[in-house]
Amino acid sequence: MMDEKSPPPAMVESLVSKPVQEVVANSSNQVPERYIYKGEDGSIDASFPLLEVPVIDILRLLNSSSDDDELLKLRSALASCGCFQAINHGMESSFLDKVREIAKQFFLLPIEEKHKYSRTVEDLQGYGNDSVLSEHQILDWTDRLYLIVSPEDQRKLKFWPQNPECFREILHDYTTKLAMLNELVLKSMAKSLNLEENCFLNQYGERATMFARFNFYPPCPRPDRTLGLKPHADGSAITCLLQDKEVEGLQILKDGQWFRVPIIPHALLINVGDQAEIMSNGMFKSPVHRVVTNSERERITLAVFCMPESNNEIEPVEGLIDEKRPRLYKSMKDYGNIYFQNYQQGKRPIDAAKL
Ligand SMILES: O=C(O)CCC(=O)C(=O)O
Ligand SMILES: [Fe+2]
Repeated sequence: MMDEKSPPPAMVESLVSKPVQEVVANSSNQVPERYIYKGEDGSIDASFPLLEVPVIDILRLLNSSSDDDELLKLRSALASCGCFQAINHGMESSFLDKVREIAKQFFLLPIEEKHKYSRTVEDLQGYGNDSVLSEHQILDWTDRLYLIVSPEDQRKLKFWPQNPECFREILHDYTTKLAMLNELVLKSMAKSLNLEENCFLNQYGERATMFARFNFYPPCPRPDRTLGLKPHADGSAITCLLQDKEVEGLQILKDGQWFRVPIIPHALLINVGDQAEIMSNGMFKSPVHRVVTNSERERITLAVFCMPESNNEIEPVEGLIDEKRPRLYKSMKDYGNIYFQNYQQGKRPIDAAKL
């Protein structure tokens, strides 16, 4: 029975923890207890093998016929590791560098300046990090800036930095290009399964949602006991990750083992999220991943989460259900919210969608 005095976990969202950059500034090379994984299982290894993430040529997907090798490659990539490195996506390397630069400039701003964009307890959007739900929660060694990008009328511009000056314009340009890439990837995913090309996109609705999350991982004095981001799978349909150009840190769980994800500076790492796993009736895998820290260098990434409008019902497409492959997931609305509630309680959210 729940103690009368303690409200259920989802309601206790109480504190917004301090930015790690501030913890670092005040802690003379010590990592506070709240970030430390303890015991035998707490030891974190950054030296796992590199994953051979398939490289997919987007230009070839654009012109592909249904038996194109590139589609086969896409299908096998998403069914095995759940991700691929997209090249020839139409964005110049110099443009990707500009996107990286606005992220860096923002996190380099003085603390007081960044606090103008701080999220409050009620808000998901803004500058900040983990919500603290219990005193036992182990915190991630990362600071974030989280923004709704689409639908445009849901943008809260008070959280969109005006410094650097070009921040808003570049984020807008970048995400406009990603919306097109997302559409092409979803069509190609359908074609690769011999389905009508709009069968996944039809579940998006008119007002598809896009969130941007800028992640900043400061150097950490205890990389063996601290995680930049705890293991999770994304709640999106598709995530596009712009990795740091030089500093590794992302790891993916495949067949029960962690693998490092290599950096290709001009590529975008695209991964399946839970909603595409649901729509594809489990044909495509939403991979569990985490971020490790290092003691030498900061790491900056930008994840953009693309997903159906929250009022739209999503479900496994008909063509992927038969006697040999029974339906695995329920129909559901507002998966984003279900995701958030489960994630905060340390559960794997997609389990709530299983039949
Ligand atoms: O920073 C990274 O490499 C991964 C970020 C991530 O997984 C996320 O933001 O969901
Ligand atoms: Fe993620």
